[in-house]
Amino acid sequence: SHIPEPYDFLFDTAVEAYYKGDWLTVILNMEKALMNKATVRSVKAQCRLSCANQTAFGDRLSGLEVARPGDGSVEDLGFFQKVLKRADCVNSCETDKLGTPTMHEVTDELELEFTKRTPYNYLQVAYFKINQLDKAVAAANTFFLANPDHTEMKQNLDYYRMMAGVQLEDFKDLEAKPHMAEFLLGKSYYSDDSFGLAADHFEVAVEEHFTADKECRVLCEGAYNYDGYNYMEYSADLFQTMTDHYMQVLNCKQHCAVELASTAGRDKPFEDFLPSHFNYLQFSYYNSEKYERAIECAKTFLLFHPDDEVMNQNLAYYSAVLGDDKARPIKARQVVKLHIQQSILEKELLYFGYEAFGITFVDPDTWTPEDVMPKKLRDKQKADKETAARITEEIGNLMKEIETMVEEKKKDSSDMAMIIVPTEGGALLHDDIKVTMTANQLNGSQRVLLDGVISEDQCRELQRLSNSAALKGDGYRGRPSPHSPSEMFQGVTVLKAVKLGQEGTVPLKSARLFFDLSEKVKKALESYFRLDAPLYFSYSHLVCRSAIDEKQGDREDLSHPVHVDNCLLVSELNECIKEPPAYTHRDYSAILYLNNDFEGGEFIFTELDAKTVTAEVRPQCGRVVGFGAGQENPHGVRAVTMGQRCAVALWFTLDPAHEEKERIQAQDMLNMFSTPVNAEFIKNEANAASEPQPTTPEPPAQADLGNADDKPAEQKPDVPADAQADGPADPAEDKAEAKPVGKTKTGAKVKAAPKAKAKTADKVKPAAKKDGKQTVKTQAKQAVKKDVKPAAKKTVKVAAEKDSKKTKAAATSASDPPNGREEL
Ligand SMILES: O=C(O)CCC(=O)C(=O)O
Ligand SMILES: [Fe+3]
Repeated sequence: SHIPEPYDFLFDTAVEAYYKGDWLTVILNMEKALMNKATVRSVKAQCRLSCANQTAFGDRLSGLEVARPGDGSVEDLGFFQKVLKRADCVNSCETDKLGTPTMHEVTDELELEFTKRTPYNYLQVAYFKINQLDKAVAAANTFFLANPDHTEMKQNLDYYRMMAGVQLEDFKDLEAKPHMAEFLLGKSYYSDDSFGLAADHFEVAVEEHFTADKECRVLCEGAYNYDGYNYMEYSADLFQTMTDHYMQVLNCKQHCAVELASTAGRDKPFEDFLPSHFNYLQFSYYNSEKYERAIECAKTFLLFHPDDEVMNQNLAYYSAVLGDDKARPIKARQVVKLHIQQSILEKELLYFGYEAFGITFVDPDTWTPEDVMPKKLRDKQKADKETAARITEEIGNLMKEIETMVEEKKKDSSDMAMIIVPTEGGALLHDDIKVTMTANQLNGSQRVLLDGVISEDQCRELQRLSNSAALKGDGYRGRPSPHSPSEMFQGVTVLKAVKLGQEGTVPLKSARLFFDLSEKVKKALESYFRLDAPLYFSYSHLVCRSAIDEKQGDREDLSHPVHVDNCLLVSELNECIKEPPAYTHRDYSAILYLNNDFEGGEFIFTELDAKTVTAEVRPQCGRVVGFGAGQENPHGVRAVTMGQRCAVALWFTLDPAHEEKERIQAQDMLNMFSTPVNAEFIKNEANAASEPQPTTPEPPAQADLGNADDKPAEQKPDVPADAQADGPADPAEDKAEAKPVGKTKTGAKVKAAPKAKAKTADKVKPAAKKDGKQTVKTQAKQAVKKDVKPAAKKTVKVAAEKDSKKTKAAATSASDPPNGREEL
């Protein structure tokens, strides 16, 4: 048969030709090098797999009729016979197909070049030179995916993009692995709500995953890696040698989970990769009304995470829809069961090796049952973690002390500077923010009008956020304005937005935007008003007011009566009383406007008489009116007579004790979604009020942590009628980070705020029924009648664990600036 040429030789030939400008030779040899490398790899895998079948352990020693029980040496012989046969089988198989065993050995350096996809860099130039544009683009793209910091290639790609005759489909990844390609395709269909297609691709992905896994694992059975040892000095007895090598092999096999979850262009592997397939699948099947399959996949997912609450809920729901007697016999997938069993056995051996010989093993999986790790090791890890947390805390405290010292120093020097430095007109942190009017121009003090604080897109996104949140019907919709009966009023706080984001009702991304932009406004105020001490958020509210068309006839009132934000204005007396119920701790206010397509709605500053207007501001997107919250700044809003006026109202305090608790909670939640911590979310007990009803299934909750669009969830006929009210939650929308139920990007366990669903009457348990078994841990179910408003959703809070894990640094992302050039 045909024996492939060694690929290191081909690579060298190609590189040589490159410098001679012999493009065809470059292409010929480089393409062959890539092909042969792949061939070597797959032949090796095939040989080992077929030899494993031919000489499987576990059979009786051939040639011996009975292996006498208790006779160790005969059984040992049986084992070693298999080992020898396997070695022989693999050897002759490989020699047959690849030639001498050393022929395809290459240096580590060359191996690295292939890992870095360097051949495609050469190919790209060669294809370009001979005018094979589509291939040049594919090669360039393939290379760039593995080298996202490569400036030249980025420029090349930009250039290709502008060229006539280059198509979007040309930007291929020629090294894409089938299982990953299918998974990514599945994800993108899933994000588009094309659940049928998504399921198809996820199924192929699963199949390909197991093929790739088999191959990856068997390729681990390579040479022993002396790695750092001087192998001349390495002397170990038979069993130690075998152990050392075998542990290395097992470690490598375990690492396949990471290998398979990684792809060029992502700096981190997908977390919980294999289980997530079944998570996506169950929801895709549910949406395609294939309940048997949904049940199968939910059960398969539960093999990995038997206690996953959301999945158990989903399973219960699907089972109820299908009928329990039909649902019960449906089994989880056998391949997965075997895979888990095998993997756990491997882990146990590895942990044994860890304990006995100190051979390190870091479990790559998140689903491993706790007791697989030996207790001693578990305790040690816990102790280590606690030590790390303590050190982090101590460092934190030290830093704080130093900060205070520095602050005090600064204060000392600025106290003197105070006399000459004006209290306003400080620099703004962002170049794009402009001071449109100073306090003087606004005829007052402690006032400023800024423009360009946020972009048009951001304005629109926030306005959409407000409207989606309002649509949710949590008591905002249709509620008349507290200030004017001629307007409708809807408001959402940061925490509310984040919770709705977590649920998938609004895009989480928008909630984050709300959070981040208010931070930006705060910074702008701090620097413009030259504050020495930081501002703290006291309250943040995204507010839209809409004119009620039929109630505009000769209205005289304001949309928001003239008031002062931190005292009670008694305009008759020209006085402002700084006492509760006024929010006396508020020190600064800022209103960030989002739009101007409405009539009326001007913001006005007045004298203490609430009548004499001293300045007027017309809202528009990106504009901020910032002002001291005290009696120097009475203000109000003129009637909105047409359209909807949206703004983010922010109040700040200098007193950290009055910092908005909700905001801290929102911050924690947002952190949880984006940092690599494994912290658990636990239920807010106060909110988990309803009683558990284990027999009443919840509709599938699909918390997406990516962003969700505003589109309403589809109505599915099989879902109990009332459940349709807020539907199964939107599927993953964020194209890049589509995620199935209840998982963060990082695999941190997040409890999706379950949808509070109303149930059809026959499935409803009476609200008052108590079974005495309730615990806060148990799923709180809605006991609801038709037309009853859903009860408060459970909220989640962060478990204590997270600090110790904050130390994990985020990896650099693909969008980091390029670092250095690589020349051909
Ligand atoms: O929306 C505005 O322009 C001002 C609102 C305001 O002053 C307030 O809510 O306290
Ligand atoms: Fe106000």
